[in-house]
Amino acid sequence: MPLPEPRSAKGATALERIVRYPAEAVLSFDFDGTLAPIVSDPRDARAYPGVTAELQRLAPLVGRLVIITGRPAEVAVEYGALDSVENILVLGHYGLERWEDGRVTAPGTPPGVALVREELPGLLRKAQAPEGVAIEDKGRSLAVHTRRAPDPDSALDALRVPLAALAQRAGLTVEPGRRVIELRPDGMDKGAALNLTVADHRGEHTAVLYAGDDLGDLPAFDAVDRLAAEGTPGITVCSGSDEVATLAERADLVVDGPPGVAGLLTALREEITAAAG
Ligand SMILES: O=P(O)(O)OC[C@H]1O[C@H](O[C@H]2O[C@H](CO)[C@@H](O)[C@H](O)[C@H]2O)[C@H](O)[C@@H](O)[C@@H]1O
Repeated sequence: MPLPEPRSAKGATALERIVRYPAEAVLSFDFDGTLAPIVSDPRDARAYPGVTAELQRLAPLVGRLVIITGRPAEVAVEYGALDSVENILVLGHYGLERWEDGRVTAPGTPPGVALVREELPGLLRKAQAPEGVAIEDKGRSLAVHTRRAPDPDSALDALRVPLAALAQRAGLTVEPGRRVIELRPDGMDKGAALNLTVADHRGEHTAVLYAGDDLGDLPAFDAVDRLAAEGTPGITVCSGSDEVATLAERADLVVDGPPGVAGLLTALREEITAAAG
């Protein structure tokens, strides 16, 4: 399978560097919408067929595999069977949680999360949220999903203002996503999480790849672009969908959703293996 061609020179430089010096490469991925297809019930999300096996094959070849997700780390590990992949780091809750070798570390949860847990059902009743609007309690944060409402986008729009007001009272930040608004602790995002990881693994020939599909991935795109401007080659990959245009406009490479990401993993592994000769 040929390696897809990035549309920027910056992306091409990074891909070349990854293929030439894989042992120093940091390959990082979002989970939902990137490694796992979007489904209507968040509990049904699973890695796209073949993705976990491809991560297993890539793991011994590259410097570090990293998953940076809005999910709790252990949920992503379970849904992606990621504990079967060696050398993988899973950063949950946008980088607040760190899962490595079966152990999770994380800071304490701010009291605002309990306040949101208590008030959210009443807020949805008062806002007359339609049938299908659902709360996902992620422990360290809560998300309101509208994908299963009759008109998901209108339902989401109607909730933006009251949810922002509740987040403000609770001292939390609002994280909008694909038919979801999440209220979560401040102080970390996928960009900061990626920077910390790259700092831990930076070598003379390091290059970084980050693939994502949603607005929460933009800070990671920013981080890759900043690293590239500072001399560490980086490529941003958009797992394309018809729900989010912003990422595709920004990315060095756009692939066709999780199947496209799976193809990219295969192509990358084949190129790395061929280059090693
Ligand atoms: O950072 P990610 O790994 O992309 O996680 C972001 C959110 O993903 C999940 O919601 C999204 O995927 C669901 C399953 O396909 C879908 O039903 C929903 O509409 C999407 O927004 C997850 O449920 C959230 O907790 C994550 O924050």
